Amino acid sequence: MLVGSCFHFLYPHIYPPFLSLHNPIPSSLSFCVASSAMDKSSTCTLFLCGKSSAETESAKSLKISNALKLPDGGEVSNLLRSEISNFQFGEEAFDVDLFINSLSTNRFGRFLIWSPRLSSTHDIVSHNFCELPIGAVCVGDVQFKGRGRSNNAWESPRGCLMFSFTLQMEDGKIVPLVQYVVSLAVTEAIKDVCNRNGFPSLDVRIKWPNDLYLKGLKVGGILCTSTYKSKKFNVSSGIGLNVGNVKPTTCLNAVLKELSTTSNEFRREDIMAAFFNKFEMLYDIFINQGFQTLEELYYRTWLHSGQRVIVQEKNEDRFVENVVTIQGLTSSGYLLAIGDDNQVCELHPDGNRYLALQFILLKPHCPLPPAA
Ligand SMILES: O=C(O)CCCC[C@@H]1SC[C@@H]2NC(=O)N[C@@H]21
Repeated sequence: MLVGSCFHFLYPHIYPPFLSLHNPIPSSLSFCVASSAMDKSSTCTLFLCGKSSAETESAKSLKISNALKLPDGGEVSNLLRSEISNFQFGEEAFDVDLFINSLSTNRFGRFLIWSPRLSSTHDIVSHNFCELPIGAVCVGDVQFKGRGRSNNAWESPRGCLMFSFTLQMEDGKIVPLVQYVVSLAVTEAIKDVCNRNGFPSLDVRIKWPNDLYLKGLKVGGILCTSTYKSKKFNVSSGIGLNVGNVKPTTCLNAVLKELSTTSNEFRREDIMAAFFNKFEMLYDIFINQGFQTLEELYYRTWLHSGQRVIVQEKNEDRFVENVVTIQGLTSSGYLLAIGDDNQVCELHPDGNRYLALQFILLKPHCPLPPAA
């Protein structure tokens, strides 16, 4: 059972699960790291490439126009992927060709920016959103200013898969739910890579709202931010997944090693390609049929079905504790729970405390969604 505490009263629905780059969804602790003087960037090299000739043309024109900028105004050097050799950056560098060859999407992931070292893929994508084709992805081997939710830093060592991509949505009501589709695509991608390679399956679960857990430890996280422009929501989604570095918690390869007799390892490129292959399919279902169609899969993948939590409700000046059982998600993407007194409530995350939730009463008789 989890004990929550809450310190601020938030009114329901004025604080949607994500809103803008400056107001990402509050959540549990990210991997934290102090920023340092080393953060001052020198030149940031970005390699641009595309899956087909159309995206390669976009890469060429972005290079010629030098349109990509860093948020801190630092210098960017744009190079076409074809301008460097595969071996120049060592074996541990992201293998662009491996990724591109495993990608089977029509829209997502087809325009790629790779950097061996950059501040944050999320900064690159959100700062240059309008210059990039929709579905463009930026992947980095090392980030020196990785961003987590709630203004946390995201520790970004070599071996962690770190990428951000763009998408555009029209219906603001469903924008907060897209982060759950992203989480689901990550867990489905890991399953897919396990199946294809004959690996034992790893039980990576979603900890609402946006964390990925393996064997009780955080192994990944998702950051979605959006801005509104010309009647469209420009959404940047960032994924951090610790594939091959046991620091700071654990990684997929460490757990795979425990479960397997062979020396097989996950490759970041396979997981990222599988992610986009899955995401494109799940996103189309989400847009055409609604999140309800994905709910069953989502509830099978998250950690919370039937979970009982203690939440605090602010009652005038006092906090009153209540035990509630998690049922699923509300239509706006918060947690739907039912109290022992049958009172239905909506739970909001509270900053960095694990399920330190707001307890906001909905109408006592509002119908429940299908049981999780
Ligand atoms: O758990 C969290 O707080 C979310 C972490 C998201 C980290 C990823 S790594 C790739 C992308 N670039 C960033 O700077 N952040 C996201």
